[in-house]
Amino acid sequence: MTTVLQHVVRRSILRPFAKSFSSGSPLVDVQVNDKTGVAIVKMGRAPVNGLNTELLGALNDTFDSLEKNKATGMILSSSIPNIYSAGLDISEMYNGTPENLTKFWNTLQSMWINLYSTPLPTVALINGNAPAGGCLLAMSCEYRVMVGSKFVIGLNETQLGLFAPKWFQDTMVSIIGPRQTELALTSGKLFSAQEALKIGLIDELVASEEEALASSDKFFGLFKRIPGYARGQTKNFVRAEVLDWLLKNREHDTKVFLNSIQLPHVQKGLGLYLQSLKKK
Ligand SMILES: CC/C=C\C/C=C\C/C=C\C/C=C/C(=O)SCCNC(=O)CCNC(=O)[C@H](O)C(C)(C)COP(=O)(O)OP(=O)(O)OC[C@H]1O[C@@H](n2cnc3c(N)ncnc32)[C@H](O)[C@@H]1OP(=O)(O)O
Repeated sequence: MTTVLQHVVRRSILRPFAKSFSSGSPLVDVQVNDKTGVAIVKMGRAPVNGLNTELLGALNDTFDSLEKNKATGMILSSSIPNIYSAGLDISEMYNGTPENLTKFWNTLQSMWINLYSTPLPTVALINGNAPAGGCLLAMSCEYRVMVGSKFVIGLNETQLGLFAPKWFQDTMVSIIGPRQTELALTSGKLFSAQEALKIGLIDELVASEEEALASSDKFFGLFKRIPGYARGQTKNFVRAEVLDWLLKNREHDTKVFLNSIQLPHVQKGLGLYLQSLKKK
């Protein structure tokens, strides 16, 4: 039997995400809670939320609009069952022209800078697998809640013959420390939900999206009495070192990406990896 309290809690979690807010892209759905001002942003690029230039651009525009429209917080999630994001769209990196590769990488950098530095409180509601770029999105939020124990998360780039760029690595170091990051990245480890919880890569593991929304509410509640400016500046200082590296080294980072990704053996490896995914 449902108690009155359970009913009230359930209603308060489910009902308020009613007001839609146009992201301007069919790939990103945004619902704003008209009572709290918290936005739930859901990626919806079938089949696996591969982060291509279009989706990255749409996410970036969404983050900008939410800030401009004074949202009070953001939950970043997915509308695709069992997939948070499969990471960077490998087809964008395979056989790409230098112009397209540059545009792709610059869009990724801008999206990350915006997400990582937003003054909004951010929660990753990880309702599916989150390898590589998917893990980066989740790690760039302030709080991570995974729904269900069957998913994996991690930076598995070395398994594809790639390396995670310095700012991906630094983002992970800031969460689980250098020792665990080195172990995980050199082996391309994808953590199970339980392992991720144990190591602190996720903050909570819950059984349902309803519970994840309740955890997010609780997280946002921490800042109810904290002035936004003080909160935002504090977040800035804590994140400054990781962020500043990319802000100061964008061109260098793009060159490293372009030079490495176009190496014949790297392209060959990406082609084989894509084929292996398609054969499954
Ligand atoms: C030497 C150094 C070189 C460069 C260094 C410089 C910079 C570093 C550069 C890049 C950093 C890279 C970051 C990344 O994010 S790379 C992406 C890594 N992602 C993965 O390894 C995940 C791969 N996907 C999966 O494991 C599974 O798809 C997943 C568990 C997510 C879902 O499984 P499911 O069974 O539900 O779906 P599938 O049947 O596997 O896939 C459906 C469909 O989607 C295609 N697919 C999957 N993932 C990707 C992807 N990341 N990009 C593009 N396409 C993808 C898959 O091929 C299927 O296609 P189709 O058969 O045509 O439907």
